[in-house]
Amino acid sequence: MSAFPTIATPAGPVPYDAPAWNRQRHSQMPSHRYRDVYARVEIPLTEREWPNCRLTRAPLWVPVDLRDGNQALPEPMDPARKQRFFELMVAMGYKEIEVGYPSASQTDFDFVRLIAEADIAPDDVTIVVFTPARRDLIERTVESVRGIANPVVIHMYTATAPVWRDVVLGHPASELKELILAGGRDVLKLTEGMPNARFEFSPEVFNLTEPDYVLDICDAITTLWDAAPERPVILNLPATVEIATPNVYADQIEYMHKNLTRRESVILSVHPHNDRGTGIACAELAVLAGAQRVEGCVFGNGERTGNVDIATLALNLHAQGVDPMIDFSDIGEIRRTVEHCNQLELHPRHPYAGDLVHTAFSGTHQDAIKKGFAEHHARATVQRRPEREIEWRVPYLPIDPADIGRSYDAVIRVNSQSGKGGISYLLETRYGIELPRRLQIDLARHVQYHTDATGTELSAAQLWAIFQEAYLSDGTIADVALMSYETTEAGGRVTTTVTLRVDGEVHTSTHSETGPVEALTSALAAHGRPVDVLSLHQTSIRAGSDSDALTLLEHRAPDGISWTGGVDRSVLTATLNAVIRAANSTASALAGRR
Ligand SMILES: CC(=O)SCCNC(=O)CCNC(=O)[C@H](O)C(C)(C)COP(=O)(O)OP(=O)(O)OC[C@H]1O[C@@H](n2cnc3c(N)ncnc32)[C@H](O)[C@@H]1OP(=O)(O)O
Ligand SMILES: CC(C)C(=O)C(=O)O
Ligand SMILES: [Mg+2]
Repeated sequence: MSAFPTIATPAGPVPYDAPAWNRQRHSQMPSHRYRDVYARVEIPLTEREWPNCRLTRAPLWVPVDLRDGNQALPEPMDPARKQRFFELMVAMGYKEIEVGYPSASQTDFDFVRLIAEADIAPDDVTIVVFTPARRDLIERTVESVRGIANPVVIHMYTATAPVWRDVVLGHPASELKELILAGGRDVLKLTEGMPNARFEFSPEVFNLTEPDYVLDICDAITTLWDAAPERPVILNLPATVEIATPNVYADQIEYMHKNLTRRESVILSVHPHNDRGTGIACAELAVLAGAQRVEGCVFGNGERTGNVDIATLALNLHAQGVDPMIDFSDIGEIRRTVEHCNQLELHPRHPYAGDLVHTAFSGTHQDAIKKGFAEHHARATVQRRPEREIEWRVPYLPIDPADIGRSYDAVIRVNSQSGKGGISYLLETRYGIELPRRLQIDLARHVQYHTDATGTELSAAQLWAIFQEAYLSDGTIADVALMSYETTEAGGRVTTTVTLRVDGEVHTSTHSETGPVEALTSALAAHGRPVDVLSLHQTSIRAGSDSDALTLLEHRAPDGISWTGGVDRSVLTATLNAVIRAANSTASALAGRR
């Protein structure tokens, strides 16, 4: 039986991909060209364990922004930008930093010398320098780190994949292995007398290299460098050009993890790029498959579509309850510094750090977020614990924006896709006004009218202006005014005297045994201007340290249920104002009808 669904049609069920149903046609795209060229490798792994694993701790992080990121910039970083980036990474808590390709340029060389000579690298930070397997370049690289007291990693690389062997390097597999080992011997020789030096090897384009060939090279290099548990060698296995689905990379890493001869003396590292847009997935699955160390760039700068983004990786861990071991509590400052150093802007949808990633425009999301915030606040109150410490359960916000130093200001923004939840959230957070549900629905109609007409976003101030126009302004007819009212009590009897001006004439009436609102509605009714009050809500408007009372009144109007409001320092006056406004708006509605 087919695992795929059938679609019920008048002629009976048809397979979902039958031509009658699926109208997709072959495109003219020459996709066949890619079937074999970058020959995907067969991985001799029959049992895989990574799908059953979970991420439970942070890997060792190694930012390579100053080398791999830098080599991809239209304008590589000048010394000042390099230093600023380096200091940022130190402040964030990175303990191993690839600082450059010292044989590539004087700027890179000089930056490593700056680390050697100035006090910018704390003692516990390991300095990584990158070199091809070529003696003259290794010499220059080792020269650059002389005198550095910190732990130093000499990171040597050579591409190993067939296309690179044939097209770029011009060495068959066996010759290339010899070239790599020669480079490895040079590294050993040139670092003699440097007890702080450790070694890293990257078979560039590991992901397109035959597994057993690359395994053999890696074993040969760990033997040559005498990898030992107390002096492990870093084997960094890059997806230099991402070409397959992340599960394939995970299989490749698990294969190496299970078959390296000196596994306990190796720090298994990965270095995904993002050509398919799945660099993050590759890194996460690779860690499940046995990788212990991840190289990448903060926010994912790097060749072509970038290196894997180690900020997103770290915050993904945070979002799963795992300490990322790196401080992202001020992501705005990190982002500004990275943008300045790279001279590249982050996309507004960039995970965690983009301008729009903690913002909801759409109505149902806003409604859910608003309810989530209210529930969060209530739970903190019940538990008597700070809101920042209790479990996060706000829908549509995978992490509390406050964790990374972002405010709630921009969480909800209003446009034509928004609904009552978002509108009332903005008025509540900006002005402290708590709106009753039925008024929220009514106000949303006014706002929708505006956003449909303009197509633009509305700020809280603009929403407040719409609110005032709808509920606090006088209609076309405003011929009823409250001149005065006075409540007296004598012998336990309450009497209210109301003076109204109606149609230019002043009327005073006295009402016993009623409060001021009932007295006013009776007086209005007596003068032909009845107000049928359905409900009254009190709230307040925050303006700096002051606040005004706001009464919202629901009443029966000629054209249905309607709302008016009144504002004053005194709650009572605010309420009476709302009643008078209801009388006038009823008259305006009746006039509009005629
Ligand atoms: C995947 C990666 O990120 S790898 C890092 C890439 N980064 C960079 O290239 C940035 C810095 N690079 C440079 O400044 C220069 O390329 C240098 C200084 C390293 C070398 O410059 P040049 O000597 O002018 O060589 P050029 O860059 O034109 O070509 C590279 C040469 O090195 C060889 N080569 C490439 N990789 C390696 C390697 N890992 N080990 C040994 N030789 C290598 C190539 O086959 C080529 O040799 P050929 O000239 O005999 O054909
Ligand atoms: C680690 C090196 C060789 C690299 O940047 C890559 O392969 O992408
Ligand atoms: Mg790279």
